[in-house]
Amino acid sequence: MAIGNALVDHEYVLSDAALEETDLTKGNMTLADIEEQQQLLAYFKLAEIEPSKQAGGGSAANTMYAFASLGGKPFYACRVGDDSQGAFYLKDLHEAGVATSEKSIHTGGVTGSCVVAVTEDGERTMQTYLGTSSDITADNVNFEALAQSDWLYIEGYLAMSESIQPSMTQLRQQAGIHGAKIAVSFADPAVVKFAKEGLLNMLGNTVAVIFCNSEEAKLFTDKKQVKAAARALLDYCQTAVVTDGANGAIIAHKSDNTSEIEIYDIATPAVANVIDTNGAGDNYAGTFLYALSQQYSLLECGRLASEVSAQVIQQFGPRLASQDYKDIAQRVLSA
Ligand SMILES: OC[C@H]1O[C@H](O)[C@H](O)[C@@H]1O
Repeated sequence: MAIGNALVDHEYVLSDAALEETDLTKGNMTLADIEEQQQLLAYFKLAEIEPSKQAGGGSAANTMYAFASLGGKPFYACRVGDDSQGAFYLKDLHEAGVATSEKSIHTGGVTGSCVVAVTEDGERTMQTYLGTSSDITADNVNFEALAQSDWLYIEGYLAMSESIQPSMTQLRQQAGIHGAKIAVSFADPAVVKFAKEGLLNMLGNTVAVIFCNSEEAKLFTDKKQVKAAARALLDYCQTAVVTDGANGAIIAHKSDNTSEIEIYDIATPAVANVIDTNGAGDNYAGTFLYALSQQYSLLECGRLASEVSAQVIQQFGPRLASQDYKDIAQRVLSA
């Protein structure tokens, strides 16, 4: 089971110069109210920057989509409105095999939307209007589904959510009672910069896995080197998975019995043309967790996750077609 913000992504391709005309920080997510989002869209219209894609997004939902597409049986706890965007959002998830519940639909609510600005280097910069997701609480969580889950995956963006923070302990406790391991993503550098307290609240004493990128790992741990940051994350988890773009990924793991630390380097496959990095980390996490649930080694989990992410960044949008995940898994795991 995962919990996160439900957002429909609206992608736009633009130049760095055009992005600089906005108040967004390149490579970061900025929260906005509806007026701010409308202002941004009005600016795009004036500058003749056309929308290139509408897609179901939301970090943890992208993760569950990858997990389901590979053959897993995920459940997504979120909060959408009973509007057309909410219906579009849930349909997308259901078609891919991600279950949700009625508890996620808020009558009269407006489904959240994320404007994803993709620059020519493929970097994604996001402006998020949370809509009804800004009021997500434990009431939107199906605890029976959690009781049947092996994992609870918590999206880092929820560190910024005032409404869900009081329920973090309950979520962690329920996961513990039912033997579900916890994985936390850091989601975006802005989360670590502005909501570190919220992240610490998610992590509690310790979790099984942390997923983040190198910038987030360094910001969180105050370390300058990625490897040192990955090691330092082991104070908060048993396995830290740190992606570092073209430089590869680092997995730091503390063994159960001896507390001995293992470090694995995973190479990133060569990518000729990076088109859109939106969702790369989410897909990495979903693929990694699926492979882990199938008892693959950490090295194999990392290799498969890197291959899937490499594919994600060579197309627009935060998700591949479902069949693509299976094809990649068959190629990588049988090699
Ligand atoms: O991680 C990428 C996702 O973050 C935001 O939540 C967007 O919806 C996007 O799909």
